[in-house]
Amino acid sequence: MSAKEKFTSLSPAEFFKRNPELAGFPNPARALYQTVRELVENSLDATDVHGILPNIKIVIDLIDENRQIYRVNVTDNGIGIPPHEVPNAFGKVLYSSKYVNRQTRGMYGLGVKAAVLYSQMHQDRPVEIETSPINSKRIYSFKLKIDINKNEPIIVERKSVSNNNGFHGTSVSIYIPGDWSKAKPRIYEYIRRTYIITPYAEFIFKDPEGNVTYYPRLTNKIPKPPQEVKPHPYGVDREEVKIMINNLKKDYTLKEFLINEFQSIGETTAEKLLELSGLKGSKKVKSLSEEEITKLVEVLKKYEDFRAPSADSLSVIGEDLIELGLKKIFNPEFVAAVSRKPKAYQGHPFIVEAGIAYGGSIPVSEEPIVLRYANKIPLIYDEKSDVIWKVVEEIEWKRYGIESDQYQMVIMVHLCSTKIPYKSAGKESIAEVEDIEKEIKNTLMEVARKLKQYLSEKKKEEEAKKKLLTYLKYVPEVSRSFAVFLSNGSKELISKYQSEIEDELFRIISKKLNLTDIEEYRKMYKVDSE
Ligand SMILES: Nc1ncnc2c1ncn2[C@@H]1O[C@H](COP(=O)(O)OP(=O)(O)OP(=O)(O)O)[C@@H](O)[C@H]1O
Repeated sequence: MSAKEKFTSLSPAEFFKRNPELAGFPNPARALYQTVRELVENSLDATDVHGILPNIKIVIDLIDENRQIYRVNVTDNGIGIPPHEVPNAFGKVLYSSKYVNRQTRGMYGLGVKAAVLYSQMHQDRPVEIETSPINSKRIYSFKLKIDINKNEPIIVERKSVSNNNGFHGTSVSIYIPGDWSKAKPRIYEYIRRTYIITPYAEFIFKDPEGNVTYYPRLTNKIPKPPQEVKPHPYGVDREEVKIMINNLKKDYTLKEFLINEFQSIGETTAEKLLELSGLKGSKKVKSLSEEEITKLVEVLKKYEDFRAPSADSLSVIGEDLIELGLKKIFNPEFVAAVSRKPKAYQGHPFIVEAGIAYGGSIPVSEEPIVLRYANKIPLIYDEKSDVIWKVVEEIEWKRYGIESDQYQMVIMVHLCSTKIPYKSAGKESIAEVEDIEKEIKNTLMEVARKLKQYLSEKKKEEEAKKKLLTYLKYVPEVSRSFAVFLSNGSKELISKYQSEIEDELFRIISKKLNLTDIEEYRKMYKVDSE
């Protein structure tokens, strides 16, 4: 037996080609769903993040029946991609415009490349991209593949035509082996849930069976786009500080570096930090030794008086739009939403928002319908391993007026952050970070209190209604007594008065009780006035 092992290295592209399940591509059904997701999320990032109302078109065609190869095409009206960036954006794993301190759906620089790798593993057509940046005079088209060994793009074809109609945006087509019948419910659910959280977007979806679904824009109100912000001192480690220093274009002193490159550090705080670390503020930051960087980062982590991380980098949906989306899709009897103040975990700002829809056309089921969102992405798979599900399960819904074991309720939770702690690169579930878990619980309890108030008012009203209904049966008796009293014994007058008083009493009660079927009650309680 040989004890020798052979050592080699893998390029990131080869790593994800070997382990496609890590990026959400374990089988053809999931691959089809994941491809739609990656393309739609890139399109939305190219629109709403830049203040553009999104128009998204999704078309899936079966182009090779024998081999079950589908073409997934997604077109947007976004900011487009500069032509010199297209090859790397689609052909180099871990290349992205999203590695900045700002909330976006994309985060890893992997999604679309994972789809291209999966595509390349199973068929030979390249990925096709057409794009035109805002104000560009030309529309650029590319056909690309990935050189898996080198993790570099291979340009199969590159063209451009003149842009006569002022088009801006991007259209991407990827050829992928798929399983439409299995993926179908998930893809429809994904689009529906995306629509709930982006009611300011318009979607058109054509599926491979030829069905076209139009999701109209419900509002022109677009959430405030996120701003890029400097890192918060709690959120950096020593390697990140080293990278920041290496990338510096200016020859800063340590003090200038602290003030200019971090949020929450001004003149006074910088002085305090320098004193605590024993480092000289006048020292050139590029000349700091490894030990000095360690000392600096230790002080940044320990210092307790920093302002909380800025929430300018975040973009919430807001209570109005959450309620609008839930109302439109579920037609519930009651809806409420809460968007909380920013909080932070490990130096990363985050905001939790939640909505509850109750009753109406929501189907009854053993468990509430839970809609999980992270940075406006709906999370569909791995529901039970998500921290949101855990919190929903822990809440005693009976305390909030849900008395039955059957639920007719939709619970929506949205976490936004510059860093979502996903459990995997497939972005389907959120890890249990204590601060986030606590905040999800507080948000859900706050919105559940609104539901409780509604349900208790509804219960009170129903009880009052029941009571008043019992009074209805006395109406003929009471009217008759009054009529006798008023008529001085005249028989004709008795029946005239009785019917007038009865009419008036029924009218008052029906108005008070909001009854639509008052005639039914009248028949029920009619007594012969003769
Ligand atoms: N429709 C589009 N419009 C504009 N830019 C796009 C579009 N699609 C892709 N891009 C660019 O390509 C880059 C790479 O996309 P990719 O899906 O690989 O990763 P990502 O979105 O950055 O991160 P993640 O892996 O988390 O999805 C994006 O960061 C973006 O700059």
